[in-house]
Amino acid sequence: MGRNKRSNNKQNSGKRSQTGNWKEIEKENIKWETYYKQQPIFKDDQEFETFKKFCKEGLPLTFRFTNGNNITTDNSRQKEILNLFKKDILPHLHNVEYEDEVIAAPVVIPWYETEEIHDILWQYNISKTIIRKKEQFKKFQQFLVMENVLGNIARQELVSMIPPLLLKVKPSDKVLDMCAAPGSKTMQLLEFLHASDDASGFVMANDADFKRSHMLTHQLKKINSPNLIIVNHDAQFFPKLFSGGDNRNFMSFDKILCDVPCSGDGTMRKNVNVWKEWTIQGGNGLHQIQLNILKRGLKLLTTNTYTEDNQLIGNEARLVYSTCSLNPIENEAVVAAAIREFNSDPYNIKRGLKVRLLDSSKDLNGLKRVDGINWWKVFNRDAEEIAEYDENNEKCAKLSKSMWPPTKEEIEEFKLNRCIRVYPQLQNTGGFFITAFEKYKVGVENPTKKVKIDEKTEENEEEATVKEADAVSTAATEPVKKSRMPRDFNEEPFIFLPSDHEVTSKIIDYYKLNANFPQDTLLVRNASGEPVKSIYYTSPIVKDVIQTNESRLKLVFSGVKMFIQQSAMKTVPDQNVADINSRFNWRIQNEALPHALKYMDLDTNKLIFKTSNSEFIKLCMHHNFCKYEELYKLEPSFKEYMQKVTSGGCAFIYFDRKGTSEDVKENLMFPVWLGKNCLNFMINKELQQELLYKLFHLSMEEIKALQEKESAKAKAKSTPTDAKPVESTEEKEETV
Ligand SMILES: C[S@@+](CC[C@H](N)C(=O)[O-])C[C@H]1O[C@@H](n2cnc3c(N)ncnc32)[C@H](O)[C@@H]1O
Repeated sequence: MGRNKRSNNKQNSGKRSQTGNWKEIEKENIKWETYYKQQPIFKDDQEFETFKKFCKEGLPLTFRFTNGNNITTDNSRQKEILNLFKKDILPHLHNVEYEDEVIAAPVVIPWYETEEIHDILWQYNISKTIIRKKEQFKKFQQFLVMENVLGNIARQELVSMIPPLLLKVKPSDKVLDMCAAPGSKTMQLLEFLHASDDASGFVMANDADFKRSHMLTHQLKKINSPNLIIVNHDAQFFPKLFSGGDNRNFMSFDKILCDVPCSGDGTMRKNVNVWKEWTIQGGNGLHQIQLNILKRGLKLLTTNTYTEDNQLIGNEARLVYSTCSLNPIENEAVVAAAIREFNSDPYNIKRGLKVRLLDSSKDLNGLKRVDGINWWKVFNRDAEEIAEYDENNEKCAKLSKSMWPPTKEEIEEFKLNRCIRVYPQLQNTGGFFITAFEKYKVGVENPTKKVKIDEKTEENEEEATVKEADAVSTAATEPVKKSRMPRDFNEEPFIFLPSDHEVTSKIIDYYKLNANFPQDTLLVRNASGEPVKSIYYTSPIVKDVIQTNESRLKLVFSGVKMFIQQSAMKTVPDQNVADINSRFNWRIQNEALPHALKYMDLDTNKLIFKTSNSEFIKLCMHHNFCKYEELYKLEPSFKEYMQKVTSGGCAFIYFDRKGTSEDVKENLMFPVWLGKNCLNFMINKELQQELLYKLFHLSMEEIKALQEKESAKAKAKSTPTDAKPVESTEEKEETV
């Protein structure tokens, strides 16, 4: 792939000076240059110069079509949006001229695919600054933004997508993402978990920074996964968890991602401040915390058990360690130290436990990479090379022994060449370091009494570590700037409803949910434990983890909002408060509808109105409040339907769209609020925009004009009696 001449140095390239002008950041750093030239990474100065040249350029744009929002095996949405891109957008990106040069069209990255879709990931060799600024890319830009907001397209740096791929997550896995914010990799982990309809595992996404853990919530909410738990712990002391309620068992994780905090010198193409801020001490100062996080991850990882003749029993568990830095002190040195410490720990030796690096050379076919290195140089903050560690040498102050390369014997054992290094010049990306570990033992487990006693001891040791961690609070070397924790961390408790709760029974009865509906995994988030405004649902395993570890987990978020109590505060101009409140008023949230419909009989349920009449849908989509009289004219069967559902406040429209096998079309379902004279589709304005574009080919300008006109109309009609103020932005966004 050609380099990106146009993605010039201006991308994100500075800060406003005091005079208000943008100041260019100079893309030079002599300390960085000298340091990397001395490491055995590039074969000569010329190779370094090529590397540096790429580091100075802006990054190409990469985007992935996700099955993110669509948490079932049915990937029809993913396919439809991909087709839309190929038909509607891609032709306009062929032979685009910019500044007298022809820009090559976006290309597919071959090493990211699912069994069914081979063109999920695309790279376009032009910087996002230019895409944002230039008129010829406007439609493409609007498409990206629109689908990104809905979670259908992920815009993520190419190399940052590698670590989750190497984890090989399966739907039954218990996954821990130790340093997860802002959540782009967690999003991928969730996609893999939901690759089949029956995800029985879960993803626990953790970040030590309180604010960033909430940022994670914001990012991951759009995935609508009932198998997600977001927590806020220092990963160095991540608590030991249990499953099984009162009969609690230690719960290890099958897949762990340690995407640790790092100096970020692989991201210079995007984060230009790295040019200004990079120091030797930056990487050195992070080494210990990176090692601590990795060690904790290895401790929590499920052990792979092999027979004497080297056959793996059961599924393979693995841990991936990654950084967006190319510095060996943050990479190979951490990996080597973790193997060294784990394999020489008497506790592990006694139990026959070891760790080793996995061979990933056959994975990700087509990804250009370079092997990890076996030796490197260690420099102190004054850029002096220190040949070996000596605790009495003051030049070694702030350095630790674990930073030095392995011995000859260790090189044999550690196989650091199995680590993956990706450099910007290899395929026009950022830089990344990735490696996969397994923890293993040879010999079939024999759960004797003795082992049980050992486990008990281990449990006590763990309890002590966790308590210690709580007491230590923030370590001085901690790179995370911790925002103050609220006094009562779990401000809004997560309380599961008893399965025979009155409201749940009414909901089941009203919607005719079948006996398989998991009514015991519904929860509320308020101190009273009663359903007041919203009811969420989780998967059974998530409920078990939350309940069994209530006192150990600093829970930030879990559950998908499923039922919402519709109240008179909604702007329904033709009704009065008493009328709305006298009805059954628990409606199903749009995002949870596919899940709820699994428990409803689509053929016999009277609440579901099925149509393939696109004019009918068009009218509903075009207006916030659609008069029945108009709809009856378009679809007489709707009148019959309305006669059967007069008592209910909520119904569904099922839009049965016929697509061919090449032109897949997702069937769409919408929750609908039925007023006295008109109906209201309960979808947010972003989804409305996408549907108007996707189904009826309106331009973004037309859509925005339409939305403004409709909201002005609604405002003019609403009066204090029929429309109480909307309580929160979130609530406000639920309707169109
Ligand atoms: C490289 S970023 C992670 C990026 C993330 N995996 C993604 O793909 O979006 C590192 C994260 O680690 C968090 N962090 C720093 N120290 C931590 C610690 N001791 N425990 C857990 N998280 C930590 C930071 O707040 C930051 O969000």
